[in-house]
Amino acid sequence: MLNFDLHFSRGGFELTAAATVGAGVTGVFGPSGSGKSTLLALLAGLLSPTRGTVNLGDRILVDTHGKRFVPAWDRHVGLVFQDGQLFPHLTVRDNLLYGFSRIAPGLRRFDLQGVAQLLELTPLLDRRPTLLSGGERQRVALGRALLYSPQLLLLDEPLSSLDDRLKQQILPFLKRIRDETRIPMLYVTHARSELDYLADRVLGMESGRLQADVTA
Ligand SMILES: Nc1ncnc2c1ncn2[C@@H]1O[C@H](COP(=O)(O)OP(=O)(O)OP(=O)(O)O)[C@@H](O)[C@H]1O
Repeated sequence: MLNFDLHFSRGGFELTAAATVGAGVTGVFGPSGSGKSTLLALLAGLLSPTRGTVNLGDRILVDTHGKRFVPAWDRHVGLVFQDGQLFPHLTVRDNLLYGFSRIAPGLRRFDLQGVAQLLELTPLLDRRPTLLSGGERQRVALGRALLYSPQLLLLDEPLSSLDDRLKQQILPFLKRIRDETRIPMLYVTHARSELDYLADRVLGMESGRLQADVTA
């Protein structure tokens, strides 16, 4: 369970966002420049709020009043961007194992074999990312995020660089991750159809303000 109450200012831009996010996919939908990526950066620990709190499970990640700020690398939060940003010099297997090898064995929730099966990556494990299709690359990025054993998955327009055919191929994998891992997922997209397919609820972002449940 993720819980946050955040305030952030940068230049003339102000963000105010509070919500509780449980298992399943919570969509974040709103116009360009409304603050969706900024919200994810605050939750991932890539930005520090002006004031506020972030709690994930039983951990306090941010409490500006108590001067607590857990750095990004210690948050157990997985991030997937529009372009999967794989390491080009590593095979699919080594890309997948990148975060896994940095997690203490006792905290690992998934293994390589299970994730490769879930995302149908087993035949691709020895390939380099340059020899993958865009959809395959995004599946590796999702797998890498899962093998990091995140307690929260932040997805920032993960399908927007793909054509419609590849989007349709990957959406069922995202649904599988949602249903088989029960990790809370925040999913930023401009595509209403992706949210209709995946999201349990949708939060609206409008001029830096997060609004609860714009649709069910
Ligand atoms: N690195 C930055 N430095 C200064 N201002 C920034 C920076 N990144 C974003 N902004 C500004 O912060 C505001 C929110 O941007 P953000 O990227 O969070 O919006 P968004 O809803 O994710 O937009 P999009 O849908 O286009 O990705 C915008 O006014 C943007 O211009």
